Amino acid sequence: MTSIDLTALREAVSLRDWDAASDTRLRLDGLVKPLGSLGRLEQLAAWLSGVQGASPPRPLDDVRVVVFAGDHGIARSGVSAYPPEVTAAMVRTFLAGAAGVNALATLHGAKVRVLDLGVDADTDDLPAAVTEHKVRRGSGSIDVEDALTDDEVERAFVSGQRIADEEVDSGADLLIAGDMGIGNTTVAAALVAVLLDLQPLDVVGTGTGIDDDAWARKVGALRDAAYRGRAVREDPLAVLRTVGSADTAAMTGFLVQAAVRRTPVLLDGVVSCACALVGRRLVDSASHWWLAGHRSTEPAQHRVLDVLGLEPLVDLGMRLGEGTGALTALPILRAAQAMCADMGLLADLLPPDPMAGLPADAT
Ligand SMILES: O=C(O)c1ccc[n+]([C@@H]2O[C@H](COP(=O)([O-])O)[C@@H](O)[C@H]2O)c1
Ligand SMILES: Cc1cc2nc[nH]c2cc1C
Repeated sequence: MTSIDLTALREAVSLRDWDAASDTRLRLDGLVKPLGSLGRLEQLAAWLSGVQGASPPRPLDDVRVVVFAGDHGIARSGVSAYPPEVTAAMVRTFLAGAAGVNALATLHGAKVRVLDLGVDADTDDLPAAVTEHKVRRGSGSIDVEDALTDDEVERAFVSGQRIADEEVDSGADLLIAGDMGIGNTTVAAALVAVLLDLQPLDVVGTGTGIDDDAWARKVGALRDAAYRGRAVREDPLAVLRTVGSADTAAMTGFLVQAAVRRTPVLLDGVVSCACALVGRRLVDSASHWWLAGHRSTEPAQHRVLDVLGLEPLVDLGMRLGEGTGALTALPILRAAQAMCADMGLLADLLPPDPMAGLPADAT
């Protein structure tokens, strides 16, 4: 049982501003360029107008990456190429500004916020701003036990909502949900397998770069987790409890709340896409506010992109997580905005009848 009011949440998510999107499409046709010559950038500009309610779209000056960190009991079963201790070490690396996401965020002028939702290690020495949403130390091993209790699912989900509210209230104009957690590709694949009723082989990926033995263990873990999750597959919050984790429950709340707050999201790899799938099952129209940043190497992410009808902006074989795929795609979205907003109009360049000066046989 949950006290999350899903009916209220569904009513709170509105659709994009179709008028602004349609004004932007008209504007694009009038820019100093051949019709349609910006290709997909034209769709992106119209999408941005729709989510911003502004035509032309406004610049994305304040981009925020929130990294949701957590550990997963299943990682103790040898389903990753790296030990679970890396999760806590990476949290400290984010805080030191030395991770991949920090490099890209600095390059693109984005801010990074790191949150420990369920890191296994004692992180009491970290700033309270990092640990204040911690739900528990490590989530349950989803092949044999529930990841969370109902109460923990609710606390994590509500924390994610609160985090999105804080980012939007302090001026964010685009959100990215990054992830960090050894074993989290098993959890993400399990969420996708349960919700889409897929087999382990349809969703299993190589994560951090596992060998054949770890791959076999991961398939087995996914089979057991999916078996456990199947019984509750009609209830997305129960799916989070059974085969999710504190960080994925929080990320799901974050993505849904971004939609409530009419704030666009650039999705990242398999974890943010798995959470998007859970979020969409909770609140169908929330996905109007999400765009796919990149195509990761994880099959489970590909299944979600297909189901959500999302075409990623870049496909570079990236599998780092942290929000790095979305940040790599960000300049493309910014290019769409800048060209749409800053180009001149064809009407100002050419006489009213552009064919007027040409010889008759040229027409
Ligand atoms: O974003 C992705 O699609 C992605 C694909 C493979 C690995 N990762 C990252 O690698 C970690 C999980 O990999 P694994 O093998 O431990 O499940 C976690 O920290 C993720 O951020 C991320
Ligand atoms: C070093 C390292 C960095 C990561 N960042 C996201 N997942 C990761 C996994 C590892 C192992």
